[in-house]
Amino acid sequence: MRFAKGHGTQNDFVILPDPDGRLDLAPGLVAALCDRHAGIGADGVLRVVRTKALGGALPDGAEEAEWFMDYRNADGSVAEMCGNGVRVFARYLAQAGLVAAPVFPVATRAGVRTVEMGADGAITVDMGAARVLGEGTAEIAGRPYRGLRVSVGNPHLACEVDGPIEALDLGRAPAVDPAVFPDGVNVELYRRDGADRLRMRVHERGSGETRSCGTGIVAVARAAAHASGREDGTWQVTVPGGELTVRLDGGRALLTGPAVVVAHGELDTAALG
Ligand SMILES: N[C@@H](CCC[C@H](N)C(=O)O)C(=O)O
Repeated sequence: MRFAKGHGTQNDFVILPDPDGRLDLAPGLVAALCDRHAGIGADGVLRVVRTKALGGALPDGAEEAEWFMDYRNADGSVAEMCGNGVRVFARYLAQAGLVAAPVFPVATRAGVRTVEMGADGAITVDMGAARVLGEGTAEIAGRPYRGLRVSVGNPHLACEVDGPIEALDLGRAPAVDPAVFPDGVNVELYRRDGADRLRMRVHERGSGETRSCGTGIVAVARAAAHASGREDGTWQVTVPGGELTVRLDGGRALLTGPAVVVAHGELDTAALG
């Protein structure tokens, strides 16, 4: 099986080219690929498949995009959207010569996202609306955190904290009320770091703590704007893996940051656990 490996601010992915939709991406295979000791190691998998090769019901408007990003978390679960993944996906498509224009649509389970390849190496994705759904809580290492529930196509709880976030223990999944989060949730802890600058850590549903999360970064920018009574603005968000920019503009969120493909190879699936 051919694969590539890439990352966006150190949120890393195994990329599986599958233009004709022949791969059976069972959860066990995804988990084995993402295993950092016995597999390639990654926070998730990006299957690169032609939209028209997908069976079953397509997300709204998906036909307008030639390529569909089939995203899976490291535990094999399916997620609606991945903000770092879609930039890595775009970088892969461009480098493989599978798209020609610098601006193109990518279909995802959360809908079609427009990607713009910058001349400076950064990639901007129109992430659509980041919707504030109300308040929520999570318990982390025995302490309760209040936050804002935000949908970026996938579910987030963005919790502002006062002190430093570096020492917080995100080694275990935050405890949340399943009645409030029936599909699970990605939990972000963020603090303000100057005017329009935020610092964030995240525990991702299905992947554990990661060094960056694009949808989470959009969620904290939306939560910070909401707390300041603002709708629009630009936020620089620092995560353990780097820095990204979010522009909230007229109800949509534009996410800009780097994305690279670092390796190509051949995988021996029979040797995977
Ligand atoms: N790392 C991603 C988000 C991946 C999906 C998430 N774990 C979920 O289950 O919703 C990003 O960059 O947005």
